[in-house]
Amino acid sequence: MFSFNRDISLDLPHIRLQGLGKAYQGSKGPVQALQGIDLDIRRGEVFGIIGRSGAGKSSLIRTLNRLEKPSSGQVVIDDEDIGAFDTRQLVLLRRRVGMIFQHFNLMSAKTVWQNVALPLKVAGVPRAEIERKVSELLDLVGLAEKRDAYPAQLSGGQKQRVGIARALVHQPEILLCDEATSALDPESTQAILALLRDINRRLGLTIVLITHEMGVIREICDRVVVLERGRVVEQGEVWRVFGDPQHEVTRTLLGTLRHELPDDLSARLRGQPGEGAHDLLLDLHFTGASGREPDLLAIAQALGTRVSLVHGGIDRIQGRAQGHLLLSATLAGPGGLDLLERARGLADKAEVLGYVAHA
Ligand SMILES: Nc1ncnc2c1ncn2[C@@H]1O[C@H](COP(=O)(O)OP(=O)(O)OP(=O)(O)O)[C@@H](O)[C@H]1O
Repeated sequence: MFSFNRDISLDLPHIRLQGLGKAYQGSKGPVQALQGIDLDIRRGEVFGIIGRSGAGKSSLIRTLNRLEKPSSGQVVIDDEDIGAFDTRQLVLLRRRVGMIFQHFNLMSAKTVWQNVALPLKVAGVPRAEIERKVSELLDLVGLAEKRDAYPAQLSGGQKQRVGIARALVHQPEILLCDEATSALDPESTQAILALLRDINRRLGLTIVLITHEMGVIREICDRVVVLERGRVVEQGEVWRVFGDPQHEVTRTLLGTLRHELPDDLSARLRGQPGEGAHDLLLDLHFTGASGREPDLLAIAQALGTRVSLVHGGIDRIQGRAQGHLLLSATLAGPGGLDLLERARGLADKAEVLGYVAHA
């Protein structure tokens, strides 16, 4: 079976970007696609890159195998600055850094077996060795039975499996994934993500991916970086960034984490409690930081009044409960501040949205 043993220090970051900049010559002058990027990617992690269109995601991932040459700064892999590599070193680098693509980039006139074998043939690997490696890889990606099929006879998910097998032929230590599941249906996406996670764990591969699908990040990434106009605006563990996004761009990418109030309540919402009976609208936010769980019974008991759920959006990311509970708590008279105090102990953040008088 494949295993990657290299004489490397496990303490070093696998990939280190230092002051990385990339400028293109556009039709209207220079375009600064990346500027001042400092980033460490750890060995064996699955690292996600997100950002709006044009933020610099592709430019960043393509500097990691020198498909793009940095204009400034450094890309250091295992303590070597790849910016200075000559052609021979680049050939070796691209064997250490595999890549898969949104549209698979398979050769339509070649079979599955031939597609996977091609990079080995080009590298002059002996025939028997090619046979052994390709068979192992087709087993690994679950395509042994399709070895003689042509790409046109495969589903999107199967084509991506071929892409993955081909990317692994030289036993790389890093796999770059450029929107690898964006052309797939949800079921195939899940299967490919499971395969990538499996490869990451079994082979100890460092995976760097870009995607516009936040579900992909949530599903398989350990850490994520958010780019905006070529700069890093936020980074960290996925549960932390998704649970409590600090930057507006991150919040936009994640969609409105804050749920809209239903129209009828929104129309009756007031900033101050009225004279008579009313409901206090309380937003409990679980960021995942404290490990608190949205325990409804405990919440109702602590608030000591009738509590109904207006909206609930709780997710689990990397084993941590995150999201919001929008609650309506009935109050007999003015007040609510003591309720807020009690609610604060039940969630990571508690906020009064307002008061709704009983009709
Ligand atoms: N070859 C090029 N020549 C000129 N400008 C380029 C080139 N490649 C990228 N750019 C510009 O660099 C900026 C970053 O582009 P990049 O493709 O890295 O962003 P992205 O985040 O991957 O976007 P998308 O999500 O739309 O693919 C954009 O303004 C883009 O127009």
